[in-house]
Amino acid sequence: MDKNKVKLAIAPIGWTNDDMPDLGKENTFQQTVSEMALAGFIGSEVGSKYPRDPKILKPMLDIRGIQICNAWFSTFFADGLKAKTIDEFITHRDFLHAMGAKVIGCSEQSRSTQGTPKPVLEGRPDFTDREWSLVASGYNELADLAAEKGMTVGLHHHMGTGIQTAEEIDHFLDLVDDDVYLLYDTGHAYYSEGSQEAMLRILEKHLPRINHVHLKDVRDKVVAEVRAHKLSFLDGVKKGTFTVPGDGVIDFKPVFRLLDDFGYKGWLVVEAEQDPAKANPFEYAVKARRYIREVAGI
Ligand SMILES: O=C1C[C@@H](O)[C@H](O)[C@@H](O)C1=O
Ligand SMILES: [Co+2]
Repeated sequence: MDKNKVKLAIAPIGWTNDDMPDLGKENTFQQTVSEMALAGFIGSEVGSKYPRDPKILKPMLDIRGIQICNAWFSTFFADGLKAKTIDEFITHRDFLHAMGAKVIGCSEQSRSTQGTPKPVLEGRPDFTDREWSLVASGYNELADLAAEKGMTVGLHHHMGTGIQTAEEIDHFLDLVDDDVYLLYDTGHAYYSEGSQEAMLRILEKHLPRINHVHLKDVRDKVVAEVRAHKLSFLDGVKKGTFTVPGDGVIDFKPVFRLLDDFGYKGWLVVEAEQDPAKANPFEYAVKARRYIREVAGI
């Protein structure tokens, strides 16, 4: 890949999992960002342990050569919580803008099973036409608000949400304005669609709309267990659904090739939540960094 076009980041979720803060509660903010830098990454997303004041956070990252590239934001448009979502989005946008980020990765969490004990492969929302239109108009408004600061919004398709499958991603992108983008996550695409080919089809189809990429690998054996025992998304994570690129079932070479051929410019973020007691985050960060150097040449 072209070093002048892409930058490599890693998410703090491998150190402390904000979806289950008990996982990795012993890992401090300073340890996390120091190990990211030591492993060879120059960017990070924002975790719950990061100071929220840019005047404090920025120098602590600058000294380690780390930039903030994005931070997760949950939207609740289908639930009718537009005013609250927009209000919170503006605060979030302004924080990310002050940190120098260009992208805001959002996930539509209305009736999502992501953080619940419900089986991840059942009972997730199936939006009505009315709900889809609430989601679309909400995201169009987020894109306008982001543009005020020279930023863009990307929808993070996610297991257990109403925008998970290839069809739902297509439908979402058809409904919204062209300045609403997609945050493409290899792990969620593979998990939802069940194959490397289907995961790549989503990427290939939507390349011009992708503004941010999460690199997650998947352990097929754990997904089969989640399916067989009707486990929740988070129980699956604890058992090891996800791992770093190069350690699971996904072949990332075609992912990098497609992005490179298209001329993707932006961040590639290693995001591999697993139990830090079983998978030492620093060791796995180094493993991911080596694999990416080997297969993407960056
Ligand atoms: O981007 C993400 C953020 C996490 O909170 C989430 O559960 C994870 O799977 C993900 O892809
Ligand atoms: Co992700």
